[in-house]
Amino acid sequence: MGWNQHADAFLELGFRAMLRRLPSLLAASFRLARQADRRAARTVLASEVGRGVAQAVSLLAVNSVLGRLMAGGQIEQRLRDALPALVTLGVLMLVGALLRAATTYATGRLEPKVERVATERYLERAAAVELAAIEDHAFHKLLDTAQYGAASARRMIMFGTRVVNAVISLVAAAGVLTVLHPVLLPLLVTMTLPSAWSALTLARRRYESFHTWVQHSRAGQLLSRLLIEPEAAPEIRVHGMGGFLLRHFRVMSETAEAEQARLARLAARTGLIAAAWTGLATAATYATLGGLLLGGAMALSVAGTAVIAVRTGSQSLESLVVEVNALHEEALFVGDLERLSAEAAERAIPVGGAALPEAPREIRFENVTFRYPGEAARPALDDVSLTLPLGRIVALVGENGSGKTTLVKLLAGLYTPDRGRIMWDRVDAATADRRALAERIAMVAQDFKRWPFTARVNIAVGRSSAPLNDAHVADAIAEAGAGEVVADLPRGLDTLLARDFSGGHQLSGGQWQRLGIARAAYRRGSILVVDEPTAALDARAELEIFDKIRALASNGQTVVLITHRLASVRHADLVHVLDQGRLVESGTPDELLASGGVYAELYSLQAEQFSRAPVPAPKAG
Ligand SMILES: Nc1ncnc2c1ncn2[C@@H]1O[C@H](COP(=O)(O)OP(=O)(O)OP(=O)(O)O)[C@@H](O)[C@H]1O
Repeated sequence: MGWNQHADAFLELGFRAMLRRLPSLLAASFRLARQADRRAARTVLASEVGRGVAQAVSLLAVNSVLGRLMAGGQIEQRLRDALPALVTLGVLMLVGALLRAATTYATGRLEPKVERVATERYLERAAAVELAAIEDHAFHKLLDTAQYGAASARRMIMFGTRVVNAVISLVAAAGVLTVLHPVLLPLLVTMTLPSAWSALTLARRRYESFHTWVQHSRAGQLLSRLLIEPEAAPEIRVHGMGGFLLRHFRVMSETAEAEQARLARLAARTGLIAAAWTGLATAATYATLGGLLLGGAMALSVAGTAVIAVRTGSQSLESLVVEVNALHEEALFVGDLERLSAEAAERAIPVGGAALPEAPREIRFENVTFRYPGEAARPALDDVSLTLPLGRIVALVGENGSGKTTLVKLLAGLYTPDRGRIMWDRVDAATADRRALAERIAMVAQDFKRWPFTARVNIAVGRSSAPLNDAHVADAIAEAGAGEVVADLPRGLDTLLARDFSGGHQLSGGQWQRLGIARAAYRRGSILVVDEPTAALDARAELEIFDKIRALASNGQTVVLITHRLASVRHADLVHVLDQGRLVESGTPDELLASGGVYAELYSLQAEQFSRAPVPAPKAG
């Protein structure tokens, strides 16, 4: 939208600039409303315009009533003369009340819809961006601030409606005042300027403070959540971390409180200055009216109407200022949402692209370099060239932090290389259709998500785009050897795997790992990436899982296996050894053992642990 503005721009905005932006703000509110519910939006607009017109006509009717009542002649005659205008006033009040009811109903319907539309847009955009964007601090800050945009969009409708109402009644009052005496109009404006200044100043400070403190308050919330989180609960108790976390929470809260106190102090001071200014201006207005009366420049009935018009006008102007300001403030938050949308669109996972070969023979990393954003001393992958022959088991081996997980994330298209290419036969993955690429991959990541859903859904989310298929779920469970895990669940596949919900059940790490593997099996990607699949499994389960993985590969599925258990790597067709982001060795396990390099060294280190602790022979008898 056109009113999309950088946050800092607000800090230079003055009152005039804000008024200049008023039409576009109103248009933006109306557009939002129309997107959510066209009919309700039209009803609100029509009712508010109607109410404004009714107010203007009411003022004229009041003038007519006063004029008739203060004219010469019998009081009965004067009352009779004033009667039509009085009836008009009554009808106008009724119309006003009906229109207000229509607005109340329509905005009540409209506001939640606007919030939902805006929230959906926020979530949709956030879900569609590259992983790198989600991990980028600046983008995350934008996500943080923009989340308030949806509620602001809802409030924009409310304030927008009030602004329309205030503008129309102000125009009505100003029109009547100008007709009564031209000097009254500038006086009306002078009376209202102080509250305009004060409201604007306060809003500016609030917004500035919000942007400075948003990360701080997120950190505070994080700390308070950690204190009640079930995952953190054991460590908090065993390591006695409660006091430590609470202390930090208090320090953070106190800092935030100090900021609130600062804002309150400034608000009180600004309010006081504004009130003094308004008092002086009001006194000047009534003194002028008195002067006009005394000098005979104005009739008493006209002065009466003027007093009413000045009061309605100043109320409208004051509410206009306050509401425009509120509208503007909300628009800034919606502006954050707009900025997020724009940035998210730029950082979105591209749609479409070259088709991947139906049955590629190999995937080649050609001089791939990748560095995570931030201040990492070295790239996570540095000039890596290697081949992943499809339909085989390829193992990635290396010490912690050597780049194995990063490599498979690049393979899955989660990141794109800074330099070099990843070729699927002759197609560069950077130009390929990313969705189609992801379709081919099934991944059991090291930190795979333990969804707070039922066991069935936890497996079937492996392919959530297709309708849930119970037969496939059963196959996947069998392939992953997760039958026993499911059989032990109190309600089988329908058991909720979220301990913090009633009826929820907690699985052990190894049990979860089997479900994770079942999820990947359910996905049926042609390339199965398993990152430390047996880290939480016991020795028997580990052997079993590797057997299953071997069976998958013998069915033609490619398996990319990351593991530190080098004994399990023996069955791989090809092993790539990484060290500090560089490829240092490649070959079959036997070749690598024979060459006496890094792999052989790591292998013998692990083998030594067993040879040093021989299995005691069972005692005879
Ligand atoms: N999301 C990330 N943001 C920034 N740096 C990261 C991120 N993930 C990994 N790194 C860094 O990249 C390097 C390689 O990490 P990677 O996870 O690929 O290693 P790994 O070989 O899989 O290690 P491990 O055996 O411990 O799982 C490390 O130095 C790590 O700190």
